[in-house]
Parts: sequence; C-alpha cells; structure tokens
Amino acid sequence: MGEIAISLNNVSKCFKRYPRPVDRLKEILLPHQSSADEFWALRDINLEVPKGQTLGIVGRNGSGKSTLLQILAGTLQPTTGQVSVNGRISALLELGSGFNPEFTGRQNVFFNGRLLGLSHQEIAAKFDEIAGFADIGDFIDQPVKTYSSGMFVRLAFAVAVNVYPEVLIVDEALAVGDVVFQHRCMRRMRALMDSGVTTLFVSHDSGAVKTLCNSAVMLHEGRIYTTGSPNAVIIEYMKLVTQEELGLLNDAEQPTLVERHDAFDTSDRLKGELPEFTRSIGDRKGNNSKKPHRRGNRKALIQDVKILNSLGEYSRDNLVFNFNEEVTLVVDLVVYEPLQGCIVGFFVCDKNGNEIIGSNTWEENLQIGKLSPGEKFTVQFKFKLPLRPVSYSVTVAGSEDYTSVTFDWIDNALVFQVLPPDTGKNIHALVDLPMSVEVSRISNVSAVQVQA
Ligand SMILES: Nc1ncnc2c1ncn2[C@@H]1O[C@H](COP(=O)(O)OP(=O)(O)OP(=O)(O)O)[C@@H](O)[C@H]1O
Repeated sequence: MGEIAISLNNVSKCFKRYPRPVDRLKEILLPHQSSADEFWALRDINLEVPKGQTLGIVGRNGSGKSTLLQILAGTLQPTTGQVSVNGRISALLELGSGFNPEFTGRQNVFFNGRLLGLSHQEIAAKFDEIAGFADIGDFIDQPVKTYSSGMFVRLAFAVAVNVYPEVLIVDEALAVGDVVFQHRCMRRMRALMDSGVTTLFVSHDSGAVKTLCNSAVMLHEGRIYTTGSPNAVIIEYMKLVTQEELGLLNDAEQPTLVERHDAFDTSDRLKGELPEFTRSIGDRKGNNSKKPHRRGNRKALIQDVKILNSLGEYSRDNLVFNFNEEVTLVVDLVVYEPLQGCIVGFFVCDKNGNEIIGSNTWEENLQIGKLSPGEKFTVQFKFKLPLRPVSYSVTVAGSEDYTSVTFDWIDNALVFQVLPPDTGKNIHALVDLPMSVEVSRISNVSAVQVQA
C-alpha cells in the first residue's frame, strides 16, 4: 500500500443529549447534576485511505457519516482515538458552512481561501476560475445571505475544488444545483481524483459512489459495517436497507410480520436468508466468480435466469457473446403470495456495478396483471449487446409495483463476456451505438493560402 493520506485509529464520538435545552444550561451551572444522555455517534472506527484514492462512504440516515467527515475536517473533535490527515484539506460539508452571510460571494472566496491556507495572491490568481465555475453572475458581489441554496452550493463547491486541495471531503453536495452544474461538478471531481487528490465522498447516490470511488465503506449505527469495492459495499447496503424495510433484522421486535408469514407459508422461503441463487455464474476460465446477492420480501421468487444467444441456444458454462449479438434474457418466476401487479426488470452492469443496459416490463408497456400463489411465469427480454468487449454481470429483480419493496432482487445472477467486433474496430466507450459520420471540407489549402 502506498503513502497513507488519512488514518483513523479507534475513533469514537460521544454526543450528549439533553431532554430539554435548559438542561444544557443547568449542567454548566451544576456540573454534577447532569441529566444528559450519552449517545455514541461513532464507535471504534479504524480506517486508512491511501494517497490518491477515493473512498465512498454510505450508510442510512443517522449512521454517523457526517460526524465522521466533520472529525476529519477538524470541525469536530473525536471523544477517543486518533485522526491523522496528511495534506491540505478542503471540505464541502454542510451547505455554505464556512461562509459569512454578511460578506459578498467575492469576499467569502477570499475569506475561505485564507482559511484553507492560501495567500491573498494565490486566491486572486484563482478568483476568475472560481467565479467562472460558480457561474452565479453579478451575485458574486452580493451578500451570500441573499443567495438561493443552489447559488450557495455553486460557490461553496467552486471554492472547495479550485484551491489545490490535497484531501477533498465532499458530503452530498452534488445533489444540489441544476443538472448542468452537477455534470460540471462530476467532471471536476474526476479531474481532481485523476490528478491524485485523496477524496472522501459521502453520498446516498449509489451510482455516483460506484462511478467515482476506488473503494467504499458502509457505516451502520456508528460502526463500520463493511468495506470493500464500491459495488460490493453498495450491494450490502441495499441488502441492509431492504432487510430493515422488511423488519427482518430484528424479528423479535417484529412479531406481526413473522406470524403473518408463518400463518400461510411454512416453507424455508420466508425464514432467515434467502436461498442461494444456484445458477452457475462461472465461465470455464473461472473469470466469473462473483457471488450472487439476493434480497426481497419473497412474495414471489426468481427461479432461473438464462441468456440465450442469437440462435436461441443456452450454454451455462460458456456465456460468451459476439459484439452486438442479439440475446434473450429469460427470467423464470414462481408466485407465493397474491400479487396485485408485477414488474420484472434487469440491468446489465460493468465490473464496477455501473448499469449499462436495463429495462423492465412496465417501461416496455407490458402489463403482467394480477398473479395468484402457485403461478409460474417467464419473462423474456430481447436486446443487443453493442458493448465494449469485457465481462458484464446481470441483475434481475421483480416487484409488485414501483413503490413496493422488491419481492426478489438478485445481483450478479449471471456473468457473461462480450467479444471484440469482427471488424477490428476498437470500442473506446462503454457502448458503441450505430452512427453516421460526415466531413465537410469548407475550403482547400490553396484557397486558404490565397486568402492569407
Ligand atoms: N451535535 C449533536 N448532538 C447530539 N447528537 C448528534 C449531534 N450530531 C449528530 N448527532 C447524532 O449522531 C448520529 C449520527 O449523525 P450523522 O449526522 O453523523 O449521521 P449521517 O449518517 O450523516 O446521517 P444523514 O445521512 O441523515 O446525514 C445521529 O443519530 C445524530 O442524531
């Protein structure tokens, strides 16, 4: 492992919670009669982020993400443990934190830049770039208290990413602002990451975590729940979210759900972990060793998933397709509880978990309708694979409708490989769509020379 930029050693943070605001005052006057409760927002966090890496932090509301970032940014002190950050930190935490509402945008840029350790000349040299990035027009010379929340975040982000940070800490800020600005932020963050800035990125947007981060950590109730590749961590996160929604995490506290299920189904289907999805997902070279992950409320289950080639053949041990081959994804399902409706869908994902192709029966205007226990049905999706020649995984899922919990969701149900095009064309992007190209030569060399 290379040089470590951020290291946390047994970091814990305890907040005091007072029943009433006046109790906080009472404690100051009568320190021995405190009525505060202790609340541990973080417990024993051990983490090392190598220089130049981007770490994504995910977790449910209240899991301790912001507390962790504030400790790293130095705006909160840990109760116990050691924090070490190697390099100049630029933190984009709460909206406009670090801004003085009475100052203009311009004054705040200088104020913030100085706080971040830049000289007046360095900020002046960067000012036009910052103002251009924020793109808030004449508002740059208005007090920031008159700004909309979108303007606030534009300026805050512009400062944070343009002050040569060595460590960048970003909390959800990209969620604010218009689409154009979000794209600009993403591009800038990528450029910073490419230039070797160590980044910590908190987000509820699993796509952004998968796209931007080298690794991820999931916090749960103040502790590290899991760490690993962004995709693996997001899968665990989604699994936990679903389990919590179903109340399966703590059956003892959810007797009605368990009793209700046991009342009409005694099979193993509803007990403990979902059954392993046993479809082979390995190719002969053993490249496809990704384990399937499964979650859902089990009202219906996916029984089998296959991909047929353009000839309608299925080879479970050799899922290799030609570039742009038309394939058929076949999903077999069985219903266990009455369903008022049913949507079945899929994603084809790259190795980072980015969704490249995907659709579902609803979006394709196919109404499955009501289903009864015991019914079995098959959904087939036919589509082409104009994809870069690498390996892909398939996620399949079904739910009663868009708002309900999925009844079954299987990540990595299958893994397949796409071959390079026969034509020898290099595929430079993720997808290669049909296109036509035209070149119009406006003038020839001699005409240009004559004009010159
Ligand atoms: N100053 C404080 N005093 C008391 N409790 C606090 C304080 N700050 C945070 N907490 C509590 O610590 C826990 C973790 O909060 P934190 O804001 O770090 O969570 P989070 O994961 O960032 O949540 P979210 O996704 O909602 O932003 C929460 O239960 C929160 O109520």
